[in-house]
Amino acid sequence: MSTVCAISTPLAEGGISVIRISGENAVSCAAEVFKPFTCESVEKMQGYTCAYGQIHDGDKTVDDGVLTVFRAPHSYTGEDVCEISCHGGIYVTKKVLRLCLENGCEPAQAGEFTKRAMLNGKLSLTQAEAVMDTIAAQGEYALASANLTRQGSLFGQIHEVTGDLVKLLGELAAWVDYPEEDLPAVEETALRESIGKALSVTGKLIADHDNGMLIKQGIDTVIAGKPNVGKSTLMNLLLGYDRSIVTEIAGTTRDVIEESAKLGELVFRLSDTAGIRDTEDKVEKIGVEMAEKRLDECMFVIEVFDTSVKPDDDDIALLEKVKASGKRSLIVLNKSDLESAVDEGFFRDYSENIVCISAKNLDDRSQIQAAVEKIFTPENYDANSTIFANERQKCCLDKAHANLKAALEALDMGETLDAVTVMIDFAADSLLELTGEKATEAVVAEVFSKFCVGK
Ligand SMILES: Nc1nc2c(c(=O)[nH]1)N(C=O)[C@@H](CNc1ccc(C(=O)N[C@@H](CCC(=O)O)C(=O)O)cc1)CN2
Ligand SMILES: Nc1nc2c(ncn2[C@@H]2O[C@H](COP(=O)(O)OP(=O)(O)OP(=O)(O)O)[C@@H](O)[C@H]2O)c(=O)[nH]1
Ligand SMILES: [Mg+2]
Repeated sequence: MSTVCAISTPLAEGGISVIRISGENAVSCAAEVFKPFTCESVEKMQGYTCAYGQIHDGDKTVDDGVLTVFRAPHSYTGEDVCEISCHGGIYVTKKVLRLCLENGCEPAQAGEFTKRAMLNGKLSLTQAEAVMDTIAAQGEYALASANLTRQGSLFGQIHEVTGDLVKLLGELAAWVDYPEEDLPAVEETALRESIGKALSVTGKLIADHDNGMLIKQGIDTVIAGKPNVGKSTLMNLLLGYDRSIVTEIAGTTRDVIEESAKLGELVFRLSDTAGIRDTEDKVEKIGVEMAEKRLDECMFVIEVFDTSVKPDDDDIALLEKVKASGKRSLIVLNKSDLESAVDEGFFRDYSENIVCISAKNLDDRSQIQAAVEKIFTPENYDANSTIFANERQKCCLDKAHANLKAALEALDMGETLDAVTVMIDFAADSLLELTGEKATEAVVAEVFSKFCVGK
């Protein structure tokens, strides 16, 4: 395979930049552009060693830097890898890259280092995908779950199930194809047991999916309530800066304002919406419709009320609607600095999660954080349960699960083993596609196209 190189650090001014080279000619290429001061020659450097030296273009000095050498198969890609660390300027970094390209390397495609790692058996497809999740992780839970998948826990679980199914398929095929051979019959109880086990593993993983998405993408949250109760003030409090316009005029927010906020280790994708009320104003009316739509779609609702006035029919309608939806919710009784006109007990019928704050008071942010951490507790939100990270994986699991279920039903209906075999075969195929053991080139290309160059 060709030798490729890319800038593996962000192309921005920084302390140092790393240009990574992988492939057969990695060492000879590095030797052309790097002259070590601290050892005899690049060619003689062993794996996991580094040298300080000069990066040069013929007799012109380009920079001084550090070269790290990995020797195949003991590297990230499984090939010879050389990493040149130069000073972190944009021009100098690009110049070192160009030198490598002029000395026997081709430019690496997006994700090519990780793809090579996979082709060389260092990573499965699910582990490769988790590399990307590690890079994208914004909080402790997201990182923990990406690490688990990268270390192979998802791959391990699926691999075991697939192994069982493939073994079963082998027995079934032998039995169906060579009935005269007097092979031991595949016991129906053993068959049911294997399918049942595969069903329970895939079922658990599918159930974990929503949690996984929460951890990865943030919790899709709507801030809802009547006009003027302080939704935008609360939005700004949670963000830590003034994003939404706040005025004393009811009907200020019209568009949906979206922004992510981190509370503790949890990431919320917040939508501040127009106050819901009947209105003749054309623009506000559209805003109210958008607010109602977002409220229907979201997974978590922060319901805001102004406690200086008595709840009216509009407040009660919101409380009823959210309760009926069964969504997780937090009731925020706002304007606690003003004289209260309501009894907190009134709201207890609608949610067990209630905080009483003044959104104008920066210190009250911690009360919201404590409340949401209670709602999304680590048990609810278990980074230790292996989560699979994306829609591709979910799709494969759904297919496998559906076929396994159909196989059991076929057994129940007394259908032939041929029919059952076909369904188990489909299920095994989907699982092999999930781990990448039987993924088409197109699937693999699609996965790696989402990577950055240099990864
Ligand atoms: N400088 C640098 N830092 C980096 C990377 C890199 O490529 N270069 N990585 C790139 O993303 C990650 C580390 N990934 C790596 C994975 C495997 C091996 C490696 O040498 N594997 C050997 C030894 C395994 C063992 O003994 O456990 C092997 O597979 O044989 C190196 C780096 C994060 N940090
Ligand atoms: N006293 C007091 N006033 C508040 C508090 N929170 C918000 N306000 C005021 O209430 C008014 C309305 O606040 P907004 O945040 O714009 O209310 P909103 O719910 O976004 O209103 P719309 O966008 O019109 O639906 C502003 O004058 C805020 O300063 C609070 O905790 N205490
Ligand atoms: Mg507003």
